[in-house]
Amino acid sequence: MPDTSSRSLRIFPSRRIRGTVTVPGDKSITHRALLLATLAEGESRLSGVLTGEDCLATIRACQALGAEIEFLNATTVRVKGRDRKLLAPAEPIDCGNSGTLMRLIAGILAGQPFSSCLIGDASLSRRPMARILVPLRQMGARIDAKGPGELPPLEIHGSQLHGIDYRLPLPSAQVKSCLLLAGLFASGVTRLQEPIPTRDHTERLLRHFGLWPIFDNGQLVVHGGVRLHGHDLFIPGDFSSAAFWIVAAAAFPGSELFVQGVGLNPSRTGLLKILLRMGATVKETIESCETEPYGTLEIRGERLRGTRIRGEEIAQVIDELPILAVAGALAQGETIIRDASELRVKESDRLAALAYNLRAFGVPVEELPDGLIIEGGHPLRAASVQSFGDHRIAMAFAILALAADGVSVIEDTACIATSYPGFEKDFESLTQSEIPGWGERAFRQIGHRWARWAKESLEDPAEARFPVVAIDGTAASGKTTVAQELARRLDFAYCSTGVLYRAMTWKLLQMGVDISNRFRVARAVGKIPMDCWIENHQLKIRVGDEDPSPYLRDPEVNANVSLVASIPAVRRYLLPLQRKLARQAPLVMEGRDIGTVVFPKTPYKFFLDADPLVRQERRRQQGETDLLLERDQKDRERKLAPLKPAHDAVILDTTRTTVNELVETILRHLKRKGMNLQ
Ligand SMILES: Nc1ncnc2c1ncn2[C@@H]1O[C@H](COP(=O)(O)OP(=O)(O)O)[C@@H](O)[C@H]1O
Ligand SMILES: Nc1ccn([C@@H]2O[C@H](COP(=O)(O)OP(=O)(O)O)[C@@H](O)[C@H]2O)c(=O)n1
Repeated sequence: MPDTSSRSLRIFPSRRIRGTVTVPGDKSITHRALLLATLAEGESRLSGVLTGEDCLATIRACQALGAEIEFLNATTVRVKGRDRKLLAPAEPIDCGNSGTLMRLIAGILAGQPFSSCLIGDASLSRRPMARILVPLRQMGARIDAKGPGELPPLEIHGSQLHGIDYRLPLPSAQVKSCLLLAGLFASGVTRLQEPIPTRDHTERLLRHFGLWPIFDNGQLVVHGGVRLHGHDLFIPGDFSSAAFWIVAAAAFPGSELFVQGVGLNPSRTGLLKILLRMGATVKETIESCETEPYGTLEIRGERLRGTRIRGEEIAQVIDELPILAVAGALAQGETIIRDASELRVKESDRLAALAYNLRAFGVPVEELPDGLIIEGGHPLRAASVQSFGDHRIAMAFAILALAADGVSVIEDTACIATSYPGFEKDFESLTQSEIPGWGERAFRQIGHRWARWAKESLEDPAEARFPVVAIDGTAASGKTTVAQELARRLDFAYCSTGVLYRAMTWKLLQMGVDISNRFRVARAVGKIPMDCWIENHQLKIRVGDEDPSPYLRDPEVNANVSLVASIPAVRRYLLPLQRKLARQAPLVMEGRDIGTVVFPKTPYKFFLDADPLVRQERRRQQGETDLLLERDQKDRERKLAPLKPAHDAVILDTTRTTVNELVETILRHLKRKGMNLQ
């Protein structure tokens, strides 16, 4: 859950995505629709417009060329077009961070009877423009790139263009669109051939605004001088923004996500094909095919496996490669991305940024000149990483951070607004696994004290958001019985942490891992997809698709659990899972190290113990095979988080005290320590 107050995001781990999301309008379509509506005659009402920084720059640019643009509501604009007769802009047009704007508008401006200048921010000023300048000059354009090596700013001297036959040397929808727009103002016919098909929004929108047909013999054809006609348009949600949620939901088992009103243009949805190959479950329902297809996606979480992404496929997923790299890190096995050197000249050098940040999270990665080799499935450590000023890097690592073992920080996240205003809000609602109403109900029950506690404790990952009563103690001392009754009386959630260690033990035994070898266990643990959450006041656990509950008290689990619990990799893995529960509900949590390690700052700590013979007899009566005194000894002697009372715990001997008496005693202590009990 991110802290939205600053230009960095603090991400708490949470390995489940649940809910329904509608992402902001498509960036590519918004840019193009604004530009074409400006060129058209008459009015166009564009709804679903993205109002991120990049598209606001396009609105300002269109206004500078004389279009009248009025916001009718937050995401609908009315554009009064110029019917091709643009005004000369009084000042340089600032394209901000947007490569799309600079490259597309350069195509329009090249054929005008006036001069103009295009400038951009530091990142845009480093992005290559030769790819548009070469063919535009062939068409007769006179453009000076003022930066070194044909970089922006671009000084465009108006001239009369003529059509050309041009085969694009590299797949680029921006170059294609630039030349199509230039072709509108050129004499004769402009014919383009792409090496590989790229996103076809410009072609679809040209048709929408009345230019038909533009495909001829495998070539894209525009005739100079044609008029465009204003037309209303609904802009669907941006698939590239939805991609962050799609990958997160696909990669975290137990997730369930619906993405509504999202653009499903097949030239954009290559990511889905790749995710299916990685083992994802995705259902696509197209609801409209007019101009731009859109509809709903339903995604269910699975354990993904690595894949290879290369060749022609790269052009289809160029914007999604950052989040695909994250998918690779979350998947089992190797993911190889090749033929993607284009990523080095995006908003950042995305290959370098990805490699750097993946390593910070503990993902083994090799950076190649044209790609990455990512070894997925390793446990992730919390990290503090940079966005490199790149919105897609920032959002991709916000998703990866959900799987880390503690709170991570993504620095410099203001750039997210370029494509996804409202990202933090959606992040908050999709990643919190609270049961609706729980928090509110708990606040009502226990008063504003806890609301304050919850807020303050956000600053410290080791601290609970909701209050935690810690019950530690020896085996069969009565922890479960007492904690369950106490939780019932307080209306808190009951939570046994022993079951997490038991579930891990069961899975390791099932996988045939030699648990006496802690290195093998450490390696295996990283591959075990375990998650837990609170549902109906109870702790729920899932290991991949399996519910381990029926096996947790098997004799082999009893016999091995203390050994497994002594292995540091296991404790490291389970610690954040236990801590995150306190962000879901007030807890009575029982175990061995709750007061000492898991929630050392809670003031409510109790340690139960009883005569060993009595405890043995209690277990025998339960009909279980359990060498509990041996377990106690192992638990006491281990180096990490040994069984011992916290220095500030209340120690209770349960040998001759009834459960009811124990609960009453605990309630008295809680009251004395300031808990607000009715
Ligand atoms: N104070 C108590 N007096 C007598 N029996 C108890 C008491 N507390 C628990 N028991 C019984 O002892 C057994 C083990 O208790 P349990 O709560 O499962 O212990 P733990 O969780 O510490 O292993 C259960 O059968 C329970 O009913
Ligand atoms: N917080 C915890 C909880 C359990 N454990 C381990 O998990 C084992 C089983 O815990 P449990 O709570 O289910 O055991 P019982 O007391 O119910 O027999 C313990 O013996 C410990 O080895 C731990 O190390 N730390």
